[in-house]
Amino acid sequence: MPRIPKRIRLLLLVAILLVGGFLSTSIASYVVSRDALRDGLIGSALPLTGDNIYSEIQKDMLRPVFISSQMAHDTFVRDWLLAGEQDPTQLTRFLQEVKHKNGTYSSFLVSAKTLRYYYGGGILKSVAPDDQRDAWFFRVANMPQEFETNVDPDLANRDKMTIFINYKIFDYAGQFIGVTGVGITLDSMRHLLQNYEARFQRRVYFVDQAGQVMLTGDTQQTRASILQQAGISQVAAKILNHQTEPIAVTYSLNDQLILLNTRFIPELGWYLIVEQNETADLRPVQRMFQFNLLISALVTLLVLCIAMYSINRSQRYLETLARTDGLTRLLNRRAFEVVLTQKLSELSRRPRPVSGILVDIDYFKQVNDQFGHTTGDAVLQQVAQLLRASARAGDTVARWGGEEFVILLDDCPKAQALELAERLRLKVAHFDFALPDSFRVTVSLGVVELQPGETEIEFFQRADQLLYAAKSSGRNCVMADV
Ligand SMILES: Nc1nc2c(ncn2[C@@H]2O[C@H](COP(=O)(O)OP(=O)(O)OP(=O)(O)O)[C@@H](O)[C@H]2O)c(=O)[nH]1
Repeated sequence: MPRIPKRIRLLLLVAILLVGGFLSTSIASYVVSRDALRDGLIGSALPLTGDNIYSEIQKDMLRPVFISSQMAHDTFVRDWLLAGEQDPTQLTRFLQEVKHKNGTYSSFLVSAKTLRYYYGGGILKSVAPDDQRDAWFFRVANMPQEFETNVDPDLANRDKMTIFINYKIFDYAGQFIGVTGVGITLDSMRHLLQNYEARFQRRVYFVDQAGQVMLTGDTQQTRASILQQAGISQVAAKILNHQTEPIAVTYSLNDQLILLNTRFIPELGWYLIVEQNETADLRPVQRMFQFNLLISALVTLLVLCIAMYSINRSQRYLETLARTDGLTRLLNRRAFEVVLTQKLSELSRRPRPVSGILVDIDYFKQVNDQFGHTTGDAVLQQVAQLLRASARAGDTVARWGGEEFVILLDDCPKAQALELAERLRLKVAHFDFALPDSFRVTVSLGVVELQPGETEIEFFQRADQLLYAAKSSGRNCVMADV
């Protein structure tokens, strides 16, 4: 397996740490938000809607119960019944009055003696024990409690589904003599549901004890029994358990999670169901999660770019530092040797003349001794500068060590190198080093052209010998082999 460079390993580690950190915080905040949303919906939003609707229903129901009670205890009603139901117009007027005084309610009275059904328009019919639609009367007659609430189609009002308050009438001796009361159409309750659905973006509806959907705010909504509807049928048994305390249930439908709050409303004999689609509600949280991930990815990318840039920069700086001579800013000897080795291997592929010049400052010890090391350093820097400025762009100038320099001249025969060496010698000799006139800085130079098959060591040995020869011949001169 190829070894991954240290730099890439470091970047990978940074990326893993950043991605890991960002991912874990984004996921954690998503989970917390989702749970808070779910808890909020199950714990307060849905029960609150249920409570509100329930208290509105109770409010709507109380008034008709009160009116029915007054009707059942009215002395006129009782006296009229006990007097043998003589003039039906008297009772009809009474029932009309009740209806008009109280708005949209229908009003009725059924006599236990004659079984006549009276309403605002007169006598509607006679109730019969064998008529399914009249079963309610005989049930009320035999029930122990004083009144009940029942939902039935209203024969006197185009069979509209109506909530009837059936109140028992007793004579002054406590004998059952009939049933009276009022009916309210379900329309008012439908409006209530519509209002809640629109305000809270939830589905609100009623189902009866068999699970049949009885009343919805949305007229488009299916009327099928919840036992037969996909999704909710899984939890129908939990809903239809006569619990008057609200309960929370969840079910899934088409990959969406539905939260549901339900309670049994004894006044209606129906279950009130409030539903919320949690998946839809989670969408903003999911969008925030995606946005977080996007920001995290951008930040990771940015940090990686910055890290890569800094690593590359400091690596380049370290490489330059390792290659450069601190005083003269020229290449140092080690770097020069690398360049030379590369050059030699290149030569075997593309042979061309390569020459070298070894440069040594004459009597440099005296500069140090007479003017101090700082001046000696300045002279070294200035000579280096002169060499750099005189060489061509492709040539390599390096500090060989101490007060000695080397120049490698690519694609340059010895004659050309000799010319350059001579130019350099004159340049140094005429340069103003700001030293007293008694001391002139000069250099001695040895010039060689690389021989075929020659090694670096042999090449430099020859250059060194020529430099030595230049020194021996009085310095400030150039020596080249013949
Ligand atoms: N100021 C300074 N002096 C250096 C540096 N490197 C080497 N030297 C000095 O350079 C001097 C070289 O002296 P020598 O090798 O005797 O040569 P020279 O005095 O130039 O005599 P010739 O080469 O024979 O002409 C020594 O005194 C070193 O201490 C440097 O970086 N700074």
